[in-house]
Amino acid sequence: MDIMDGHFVPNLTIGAPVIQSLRKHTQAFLDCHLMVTNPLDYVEPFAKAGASGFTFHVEAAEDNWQDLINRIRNAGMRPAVALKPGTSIETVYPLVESKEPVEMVLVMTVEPGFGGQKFMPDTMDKVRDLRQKYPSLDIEVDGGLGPSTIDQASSAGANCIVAGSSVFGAKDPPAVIAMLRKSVQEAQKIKIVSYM
Ligand SMILES: O=C(CO)[C@@H](O)[C@H](O)COP(=O)(O)O
Ligand SMILES: [Fe+2]
Repeated sequence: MDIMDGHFVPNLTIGAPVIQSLRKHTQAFLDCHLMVTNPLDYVEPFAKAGASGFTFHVEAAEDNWQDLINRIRNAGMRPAVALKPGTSIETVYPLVESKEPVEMVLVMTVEPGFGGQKFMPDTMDKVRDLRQKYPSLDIEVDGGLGPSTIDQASSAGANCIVAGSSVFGAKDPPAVIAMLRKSVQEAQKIKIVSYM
């Protein structure tokens, strides 16, 4: 679920009311990516609406990230942090290493704000760095992912894949989803074998 406030990014999408409406129709994990300037203001409304995951941007959290993580968890959601392509990976280390850490890092593979952009391969250095440092961390990638780019992301160590255009624009969306999932599973098998 892409939440954009027209301020953190130059685009405006949906908010808590849409999450609340969707929740009535599904038990699925609603993974909310908040591209907003004041993520703290969204914690309560999103928890009440039925959001499952709350991913805030490290660029928007400044030094109140610990409070934000605690509030997200106390509200019953999974806390996660996202970073833009231009933000260095070191910025999120403290959030992963904290006693009350984020449970997932979202490495943006395009500039946040719009769907349908081109995957940025340079961002894979950040995924590799995270995977090497944190073998069991959930690492999500988002932007330009599809059959032609998935292997770069999965072999770098990403295990949560966000795909918009490649799935919704496909003739056979379930086949694309299966292909993306297979790439991640295959890459994980290779990693497990190489650790043995
Ligand atoms: O958060 C964002 C963009 O800000 C992404 O979730 C994109 O919306 C994904 O769309 P595709 O790149 O897969 O079309
Ligand atoms: Fe997103």
